[in-house]
Amino acid sequence: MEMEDTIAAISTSTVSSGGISIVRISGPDAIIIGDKVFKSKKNIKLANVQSHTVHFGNICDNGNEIDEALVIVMKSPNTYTKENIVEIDCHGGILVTKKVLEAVLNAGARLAEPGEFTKRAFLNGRIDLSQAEAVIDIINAKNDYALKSSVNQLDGKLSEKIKNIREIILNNVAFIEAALDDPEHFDIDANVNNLKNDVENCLNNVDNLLKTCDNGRIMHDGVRTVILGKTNAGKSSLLNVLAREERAIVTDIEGTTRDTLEEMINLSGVTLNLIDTAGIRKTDDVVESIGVNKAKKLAEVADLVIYVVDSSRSLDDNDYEIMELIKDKKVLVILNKADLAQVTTAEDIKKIINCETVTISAKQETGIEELEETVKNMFFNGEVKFNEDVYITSTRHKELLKKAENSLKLVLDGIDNMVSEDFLTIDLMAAYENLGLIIGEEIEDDLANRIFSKFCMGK
Ligand SMILES: Nc1nc2c(c(=O)[nH]1)N(C=O)[C@@H](CNc1ccc(C(=O)N[C@@H](CCC(=O)O)C(=O)O)cc1)CN2
Ligand SMILES: Nc1nc2c(ncn2[C@@H]2O[C@H](COP(=O)(O)OP(=O)(O)OP(=O)(O)O)[C@@H](O)[C@H]2O)c(=O)[nH]1
Ligand SMILES: [K+]
Repeated sequence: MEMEDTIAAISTSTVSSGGISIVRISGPDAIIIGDKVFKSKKNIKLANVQSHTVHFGNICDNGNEIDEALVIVMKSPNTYTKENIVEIDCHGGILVTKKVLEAVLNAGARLAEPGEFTKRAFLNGRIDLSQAEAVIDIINAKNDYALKSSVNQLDGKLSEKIKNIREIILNNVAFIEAALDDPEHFDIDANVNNLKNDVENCLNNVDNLLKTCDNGRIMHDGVRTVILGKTNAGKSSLLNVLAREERAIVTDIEGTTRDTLEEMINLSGVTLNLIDTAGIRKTDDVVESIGVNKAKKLAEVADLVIYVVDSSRSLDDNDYEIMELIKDKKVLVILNKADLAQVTTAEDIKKIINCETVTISAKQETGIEELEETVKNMFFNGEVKFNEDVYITSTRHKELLKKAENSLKLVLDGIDNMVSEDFLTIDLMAAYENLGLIIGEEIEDDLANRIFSKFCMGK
């Protein structure tokens, strides 16, 4: 599928200047356009050079010299997009890079949409959709594990698993169809155990992928962690200690934090998305009560609730209300203000809710290491290790896998209830098609557009 337009964009960051920037051109006219803007002392024409070679010269716009640059030529079909590609490595100032892009647009290229280079790589068949999606994940990876899983996905490790399952399904559909057409030579009844085995095997593989979703989300987005506690317990102080900077305002005035505040911290390679919330207390202040309600809602969807208790004071109704709210969550109780005389102890809390506890002083920064160790233990049994080669991190993939899981279960039920083969093929094909959507088979244009629009410019 050859696109007609030749597209161009700045592929490096456009928010700050760096040493070098890249303007990338892709499409049938990339080399012609390259030759219009590129002038070399040796009078090299890009149309005549070998693929994957680098050339030194000047970039000009209508005869006006803009910058000196290195130009890389890559010829179709062995390129990132499978189209002709010319990349201009220019000096990295924002202004000069924009001028180079302008020259390229004046020479006949169209400005690329976000993700359009990668979209072309997909539409032209160099990579499948799950590989294209891995490109965004690589760019957005926040820790080593997320990066590794995304790189494996770009390498095709997820695609391979999906393709294997689909192949088994298709073989079985083909057998059933053949048997329906030619019952003399293909015996469905004799094959039913094979079918059942195959479907169970497929279901197993789909379930194994689905099992990676929880850790996949934690790896990709971080552990959703909400810091709760009543006013003045020291929630903001804790956030600041963990973030190693003064992020939240700390005062001795109760109700200082009225809205939520987010901070990402890295804990042995795992990201915690910490959300500091308004201290929970009964209040007539409208703004504060919105914050309190928000805190309660956030707690409901959190992976981890860190409940900060001022251990120098006794528990009160606000504390009991909080504990009621979080009793079914994964809870870590921080007994803060260990530098003061202790009134509330871990035992007092454990009598009421099931939780881990750590004693710290946010002010004197003691107990922080133990806190980090405890969080790690709560999620990863002490050792952070992500052993799978790929994790499902995309909700799109998760939903499609669930649909496939459902269809495969229907097939197994159908076999047990000896329903007619026609019905089995319907469910088998549904599983086959939903799995196909993961790698982008039969995907519709608007869905593809939506996926690629999440990319940044120039990718
Ligand atoms: N300058 C530059 N750096 C970059 C990229 C790029 O497009 N330009 N990439 C963009 O994301 C990534 C590298 N990805 C690439 C993937 C495929 C091909 C490519 O030319 N593939 C051909 C030839 C392969 C070969 O010679 O072995 C092919 O697949 O046929 C190039 C870059 C990261 N670094
Ligand atoms: N002695 C002592 N004081 C602390 C400690 N941690 C926090 N404080 C003090 O307690 C007060 C409240 O701290 P914050 O961190 O603002 O408490 P908060 O829970 O975020 O308060 P709100 O915003 O009102 O919900 C401040 O005066 C802090 O300096 C601690 O470990 N020891
Ligand atoms: K406060």
